[in-house]
Amino acid sequence: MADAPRTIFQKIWDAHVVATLAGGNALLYIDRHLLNEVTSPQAFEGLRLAGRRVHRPGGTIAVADHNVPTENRHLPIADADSRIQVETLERNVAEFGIPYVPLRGRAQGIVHVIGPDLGLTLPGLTIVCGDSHTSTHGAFGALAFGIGTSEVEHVLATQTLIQKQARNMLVRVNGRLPAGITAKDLILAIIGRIGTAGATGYVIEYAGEGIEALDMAGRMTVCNMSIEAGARAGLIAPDDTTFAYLQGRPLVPAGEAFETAKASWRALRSDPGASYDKVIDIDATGIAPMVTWGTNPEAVVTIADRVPDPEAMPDSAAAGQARQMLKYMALEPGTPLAGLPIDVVFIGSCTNSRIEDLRAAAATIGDGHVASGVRALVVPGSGAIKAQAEAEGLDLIFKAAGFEWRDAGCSMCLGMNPDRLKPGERCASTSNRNFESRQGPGGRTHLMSPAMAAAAAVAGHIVDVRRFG
Ligand SMILES: CC(C)[C@H](C(=O)O)[C@@H](O)C(=O)O
Ligand code: SF4
Repeated sequence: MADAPRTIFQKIWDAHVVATLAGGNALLYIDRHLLNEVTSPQAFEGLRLAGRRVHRPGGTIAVADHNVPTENRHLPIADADSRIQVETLERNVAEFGIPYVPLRGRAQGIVHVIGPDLGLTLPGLTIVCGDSHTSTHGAFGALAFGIGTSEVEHVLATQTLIQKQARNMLVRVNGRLPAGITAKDLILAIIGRIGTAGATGYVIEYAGEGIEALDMAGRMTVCNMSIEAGARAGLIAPDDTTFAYLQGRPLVPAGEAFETAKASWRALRSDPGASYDKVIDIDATGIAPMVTWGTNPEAVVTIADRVPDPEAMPDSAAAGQARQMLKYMALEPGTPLAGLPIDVVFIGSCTNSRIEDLRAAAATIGDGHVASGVRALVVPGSGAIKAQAEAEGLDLIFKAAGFEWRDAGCSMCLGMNPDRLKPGERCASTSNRNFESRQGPGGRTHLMSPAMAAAAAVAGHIVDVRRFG
C-alpha cells in the first residue's frame, strides 16, 4: 500500500519523534537550539541547581541581541540590567561550553538573522529558541518555533522537547505580488484577513506562485510574522531559491555533501493530495502597500485607505477596541493614512533588516533627505549584513540622507535597549509588533515595509511609495 500523502510539516514532525507520550504529546528531537540573553538565564540556573550539563553543546549557539546598544559598542553597556543580562549569557556559555557569537564580532546580530546568515538554518531541521520569532527559520522548510524558559532548560539538558502536534493550515498565495509590493505587505494583508488569532493552534504552510516568487529575505519576512497571526510556526517548502541561498554559507555542507543534502531536501514538500485542517486562499495580485493604524497587526489597511470609524463597526466589542486603539494612537476616524506626519523612522528588526531590505530602503531614498524634525535609524540585522551594505555603498546613501547607521541588534523593535520612542512619538517602523509602548513607553507604531518606511522618512509623513520620488 502506498504511504498516505503527508504535508511537509507532518514529514518533519514524523522524522523527529523520539517517543509518543500520553495525552497526545510527543517527545521531539531538536536539531538546533538558539539562545539569547533574555530567556536563557533561569534555564542555566536550573541546570546548575540540578547538576546537569548541556546534552549537545554543538547543537546550540548563543548571541546577545535584545539588550545590546547599537552605537558606541566599544564602551561597556551603560544600563546595568542590560549589562548584567549580556554578561550572564557570556558566563553561562563559557561554563557550559556553548558556542557564542561575541558581541563585538562581525557575526553578531539578531539571532533570527544570523542563523540563516551562517547557514545554521537548514531545510528539514527542528529549530527552537526562547523567542517567538523563531518562526522566521521556517522560510527554509525547517520546523522552527519559540519556546519558554523552562523548555529552554529541557532542550539544553536533553536536546528534546515535549510537544503536542499543532494543526496544519495552508495559506495559498495565488498569483504574484505587483511591482513595488513586498513580502511585508503580503503578510500584513494575510494578518488583516485572518486576524491575530486566525492561526492559533496551527502551523502555517505558505505555498503558491506568490510565495515561490519571493526571495529568501521575503520568505523570512512572511514566516517571521506568522506569530502575529497566532500561529505556532510558519514554513515554506525548500526549492532552488532556497538551495541557491544556502550554498557556500559557512555552516552549510559543501561539495558532494551539499549535493547529497540537496537531493534529500527536494523531498521536503507536501505530497499531492495531502490534507490540511484549514486552507486560506490569498490573491497576491490585488495587494497594495499596507500600514497599521492600531495597536495590533490586524488593525491594518492599505495606504489608500482611511483610519476606520468605530461607529461604523457592526460588532460592539470590535468598535470598543478600535476606539481604545484610536485614542492611544491619537488618530481621528476617517483620517487618510497617507499624509500622517511621523517623528521617527525605524528600519530594522528580524522582520526587515536583511540586505535586501536595506537595498530597497536605499533605492527609495535615492538622493533624498530625511525630512526636518524626523529622527531616522537604519539597524542592520547582523554585522555581516552591515559589512555587505557598506561594501555596496548603501551606508553612504543612508548617512548622506541623514539616517543614523547603527550596529546590529533588536534596537527599536522593542524597548529593551537605549533605542526607544519618547512618549507620544509616532514611528514608521519595519518591525512586527505595534502594541502599546512596544517601542518605548507611550510610543505609537505604524508597521510597514522598508520601502514605505524610507519614503516616510523623506516625506516626513506616511506616503504611498508607488507615488513617491
Ligand atoms: C524578548 C523575547 C522573549 C520576545 C519574543 O519572544 O518574541 C521578543 O523577541 C519580542 O519580539 O517580543
Ligand atoms: S528584532 Fe524584535 S521581534 Fe525580532 S527577536 Fe528582536 S525584539 Fe523580537
